[in-house]
Amino acid sequence: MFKYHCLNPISAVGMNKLDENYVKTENADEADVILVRSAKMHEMEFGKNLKAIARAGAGVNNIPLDKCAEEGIVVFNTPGANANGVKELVIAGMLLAARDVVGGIQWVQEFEEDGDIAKLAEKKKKAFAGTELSGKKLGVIGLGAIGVLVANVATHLGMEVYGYDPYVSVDSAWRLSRSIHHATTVDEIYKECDYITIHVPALDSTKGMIDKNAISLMKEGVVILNFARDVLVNQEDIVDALVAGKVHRYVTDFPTKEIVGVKGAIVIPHLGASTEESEDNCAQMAVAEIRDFLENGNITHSVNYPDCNVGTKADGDRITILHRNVPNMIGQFTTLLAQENQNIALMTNKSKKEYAYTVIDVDGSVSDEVVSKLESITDVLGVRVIK
Ligand SMILES: NC(=O)C1=CN([C@@H]2O[C@H](COP(=O)(O)OP(=O)(O)OC[C@H]3O[C@@H](n4cnc5c(N)ncnc54)[C@H](O)[C@@H]3O)[C@@H](O)[C@H]2O)C=CC1
Ligand SMILES: O=C(O)CCC(=O)C(=O)O
Repeated sequence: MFKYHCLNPISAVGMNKLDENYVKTENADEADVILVRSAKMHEMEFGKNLKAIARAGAGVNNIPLDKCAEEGIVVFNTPGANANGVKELVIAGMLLAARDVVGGIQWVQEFEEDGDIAKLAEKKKKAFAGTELSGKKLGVIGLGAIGVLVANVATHLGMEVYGYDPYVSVDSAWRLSRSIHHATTVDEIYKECDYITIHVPALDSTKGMIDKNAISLMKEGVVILNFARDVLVNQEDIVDALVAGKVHRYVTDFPTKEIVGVKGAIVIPHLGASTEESEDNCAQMAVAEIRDFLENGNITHSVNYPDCNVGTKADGDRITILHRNVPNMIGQFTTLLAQENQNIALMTNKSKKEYAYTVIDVDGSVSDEVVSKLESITDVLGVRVIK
């Protein structure tokens, strides 16, 4: 029996895939697993039963990944599951920026009761006119799940698309349209493009990347779109650039006290992933990841531990060990199991940066005493036996 706690509402389409072995708890301290969307977890203390956190979404900057790894908590996300939802809103954002659609709609609403609105609109409409996307240059920074979709669809709108991602995955590279111009420096995007959209994670290396220096390289009247995270754009600098007219519009999915109400800012209340389809996809993927981890020890799409798939458990017990990625860990595990007269049927070890994961299937059954001995090995961070 596993207890789960939800910090945000998670789609029933996914939650319904938890069977009778899973019960909901309102008390996070007693949960085996926590499901979360955007709730901030940095200040949370984690209960001793907590084995996994599943982020139904892509960005994990709301979760203390290293702290979790040190406490033997595996953090999962759902890569790509909401990418189409975000892509569609980014395209909407570009269209909202191209003409003053928002200003026009607001103006029309003021004349709700006016019988002459059709005539007035024809006179007033030039105030909201703009340009077309076709023929403009779009720069996409970050060619992951979302960036690739945005880049590809923009080519069908007649845009000339530049892409920049020094760490692009092979999978993303395969999915990217051949017509996308490969920018080898981010400055090339800044200098060349009429529209610039960012799709990178919030990391120490990306925070504040759009600042006054970056903006100074951009074209007069550039449109910047940020559907990734507020912290990627220096809020003071973007406000200054909007006021000065250097940036024509800043379309963002992240309201901040600095940007709300600034002329030229189109601010959306974090709706990128708020579609039925994205919410269902994320929830289903998160639940599948959790179940495979809790029931079989397999790790898929973890952001703080290595992925590891050893299939379903056989008749004997399966021992899963989360540990630091340092020498002589496997030697200690196998020596201990040999001393306990346990025959190893299967063993796998995977590592990711500072952390590693070892799965050992034994022919027999593992005692609590063996678990305690494994737990007491230096650099072991979590031990679980799946019966
Ligand atoms: N508005 C919303 O509701 C949503 C926002 N997001 C945000 O969008 C971000 C991206 O999402 P996905 O595309 O799904 O993630 P992803 O992990 O598939 O792609 C991120 C890409 O950024 C690249 N990258 C990393 N550092 C870079 C740098 N300095 N310069 C250029 N490229 C760099 C990576 O190589 C990777 O290809 C997430 O981390 C999240 O913060 C994601 C989903 C929904
Ligand atoms: O769950 C949400 O609505 C937020 C989605 C998001 O920002 C992400 O997946 O990174």
